[in-house]
Amino acid sequence: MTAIELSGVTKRFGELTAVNDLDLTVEEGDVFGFLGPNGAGKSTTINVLLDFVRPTSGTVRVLGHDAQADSVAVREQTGVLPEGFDVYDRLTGKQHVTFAIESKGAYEDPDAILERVGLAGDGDRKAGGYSKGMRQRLALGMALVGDPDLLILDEPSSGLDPAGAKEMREIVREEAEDGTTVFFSSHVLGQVEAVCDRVGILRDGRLVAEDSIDGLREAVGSDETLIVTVDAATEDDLEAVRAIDGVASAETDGGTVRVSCDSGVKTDVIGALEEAGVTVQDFTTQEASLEDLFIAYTEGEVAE
Ligand SMILES: Nc1ncnc2c1ncn2[C@@H]1O[C@H](COP(=O)(O)OP(=O)(O)OP(=O)(O)O)[C@@H](O)[C@H]1O
Repeated sequence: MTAIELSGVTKRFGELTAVNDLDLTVEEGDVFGFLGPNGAGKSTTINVLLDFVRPTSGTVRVLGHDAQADSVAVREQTGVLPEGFDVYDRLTGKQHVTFAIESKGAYEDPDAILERVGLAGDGDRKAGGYSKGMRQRLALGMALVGDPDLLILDEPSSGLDPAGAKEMREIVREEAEDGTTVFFSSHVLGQVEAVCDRVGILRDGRLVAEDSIDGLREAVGSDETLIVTVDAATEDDLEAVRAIDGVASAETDGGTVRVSCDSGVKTDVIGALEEAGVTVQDFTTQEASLEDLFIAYTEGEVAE
């Protein structure tokens, strides 16, 4: 089954078009990373899925339901970690989870949920005294209540330390293995890369890319960065490198040359540098990170 299906969704706020003719499909059980620069329309899209915002036009289906006509059914089956979640200072962590359990009409042990998100020893403390990361863990725990079929996580790793971020990724993976679809919006690209099966990149309300991370790498064409340590190199020395088919870009700071290229042309790059009189001391390769791809899609040539 398709978990999320947006067809031709547009949302205007007065003159401003926040989401522009968006088509997006997320299959059941997928972990989908939803990326985009500030103001791209990510939160608006999430709000449309949950019927907190009505689209100007287009249709939205979530877990087989019409997101507007059957919004109650959608919310019953969905766990949400909203961006900028605020705790009730005077309630304990356990009271928060108990509240979520009661609101969902679920039968769950709040302590088991607290344990899952690493708050086992802190359930009886007032949430007002929690650190930012602990608040985020609590929010994740509340989203997990009721064994949702869809988890919507808006910036879930915000405030988490590396150990917390890792635990969060593990929980996401466990949920996905259990058949839960995860819709994961984030600016922390490393998180998305580590956990998502597919990603969609939104820019100015439009989807500019939707693929697996490997698929995006292939589409960008420059799947690796070659880092060459040299004795000295100038802009002129790079001309021949840039002329090689399969080289997307080449830059130098004098002592290092960074070349973004297809993996098949690395030896040609080294050869061209040596032919230009540059002494190559060493070289390493780096796979294009999601960050490079994100920039390519939102600012660079691919975006055009
Ligand atoms: N209720 C609203 N009224 C008017 N404009 C809005 C409203 N909600 C969002 N917008 C505008 O719509 C555009 C998209 O905003 P949105 O919050 O969806 O982006 P985002 O991708 O989630 O950004 P961020 O990463 O900064 O959270 C922005 O220009 C924003 O100012």
